[in-house]
Amino acid sequence: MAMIEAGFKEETGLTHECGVFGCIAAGDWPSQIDVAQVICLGLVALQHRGQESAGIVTSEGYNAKSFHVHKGMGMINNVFNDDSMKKLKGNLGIGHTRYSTSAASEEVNCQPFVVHTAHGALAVAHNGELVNCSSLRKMVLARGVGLSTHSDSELITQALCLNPPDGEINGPDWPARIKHLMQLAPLSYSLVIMQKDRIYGVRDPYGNRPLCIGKIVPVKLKDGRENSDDEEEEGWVISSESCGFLSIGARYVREVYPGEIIELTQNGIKTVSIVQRPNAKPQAFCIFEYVYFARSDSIFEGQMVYSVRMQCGRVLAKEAPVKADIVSSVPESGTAAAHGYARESGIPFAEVLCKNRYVGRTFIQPSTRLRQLGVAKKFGALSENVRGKKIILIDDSIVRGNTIGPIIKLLRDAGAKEVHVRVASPPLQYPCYMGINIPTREELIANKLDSIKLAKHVGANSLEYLSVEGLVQAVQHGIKHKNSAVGHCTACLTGIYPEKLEW
Ligand SMILES: O=P(O)(O)OC[C@H]1O[C@H](OP(=O)(O)OP(=O)(O)O)[C@H](O)[C@@H]1O
Ligand SMILES: NC(=O)CC[C@H](N)C(=O)O
Ligand code: SF4
Ligand SMILES: [Mg+2]
Repeated sequence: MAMIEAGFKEETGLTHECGVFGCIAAGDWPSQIDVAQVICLGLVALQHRGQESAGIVTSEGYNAKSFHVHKGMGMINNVFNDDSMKKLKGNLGIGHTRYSTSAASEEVNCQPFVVHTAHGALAVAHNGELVNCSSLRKMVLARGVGLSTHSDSELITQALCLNPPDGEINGPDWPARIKHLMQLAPLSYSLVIMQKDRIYGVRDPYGNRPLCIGKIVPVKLKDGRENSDDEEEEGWVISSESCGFLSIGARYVREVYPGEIIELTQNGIKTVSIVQRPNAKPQAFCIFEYVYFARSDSIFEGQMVYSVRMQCGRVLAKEAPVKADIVSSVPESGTAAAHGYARESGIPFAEVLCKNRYVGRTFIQPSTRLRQLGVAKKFGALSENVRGKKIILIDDSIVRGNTIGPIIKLLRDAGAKEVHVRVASPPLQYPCYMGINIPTREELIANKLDSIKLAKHVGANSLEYLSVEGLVQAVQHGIKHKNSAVGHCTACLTGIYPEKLEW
């Protein structure tokens, strides 16, 4: 994902996502499950979604008045240590890892947000970005609420404190408050909301950002047998992605449906409501979760991200064939598509690049000469695989075009005869307003150069992208229960946004 160096930033790829995570112990409390540890490990598995700040909020579940909170700037391993973990006692909790979109990357905007309401403490973690943030902000401020930041996630938290339109007859009605928020804000959010003894999971009606549920199962049964699927759960987890479930001893259960409000208590999980999209519009799950954002072992819509990336490569091989000796990839995210391309074309796959995973964390300010080498500093060429070869080089996406040129130069310097670039997604041309900070239109290389000019610019023998239809076809290929509601957001590729934008 994006490389950040102190004092020097070579921007690559799409950044700016967030990860949300929640955990609740099942059965009698106090529980044996170390909820804070589970959340911390769950967040580590979501670290690729956000690296600016992190936070965990826990509750014993008996008292609505206060929560245990620890938040800070940096990666999960820097924010949490033994002392902070010891303080995070509880039977339930939520966590967040952040890439900022709507407010600065500063301590005040770290999540989860915690507020004290007439009905006790409330904690909220949010992935996404509100498309109608400014009108909602005006409306909330007009109700006499003060906001302390510019964060749309704080705005969501405060909007949840508003009384629902029909009032509350028997004490707080959190589902009604959440539904009210969903009517006020159509897009885009996956939320985990904690209140006293329960967690609510919410996906916006378009299902733009991901959210799924897992159950914590005993690691070994008492008699030493491995556990089976029907084993009684020890707790529940809710997460942006399923990739961390096995590492915390949890099993994937299912996705939270678009528009669904799901309630997690010590007694189990239940759907409280499903809010419909206006005018029966199709779903708009972010297609770039499949292309680049998500970890490849995560599951969306019943399919593993890795398999979808391979399928993109297969379709790309049909759409843009070329004769060559080997198919290879720009690691990490381009590799699955390269395997798909190789299988479909019958041309063998071979690695040509070795990625240095530590270079992004260096504190060295490069000299001008080294800076000119650009992104190539992140990679080494496997020269014995490269020398004299005609190579098809697959990457998942080209954003600013900072990565591909220096890599081609590296391969040519290592003796490559031809380099044909094939990109497993269409040209990125439009900004995203739904939780991803896509560079301005001017910064997107596809708005400056068509594929022929770009090939020349980066020193490739040829360069071709996957078509929008090809990407949608690859993504929907393995969805088992296709119905008219299935749909994916492709706004950054087509300019067609799921909702009317406010500006
Ligand atoms: O055109 P650019 O702006 O240079 O960005 C495109 C590159 O950025 C991403 O890789 P990155 O190294 O960020 O992450 P990865 O290891 O997941 O592939 C993406 O996979 C492309 O390789
Ligand atoms: N990338 C995200 O999902 C960010 C969530 C929220 N908009 C924030 O800036 O904190
Ligand atoms: S505009 Fe692009 S990045 Fe943003 S939600 Fe839609 S598909 Fe995802
Ligand atoms: Mg990459």
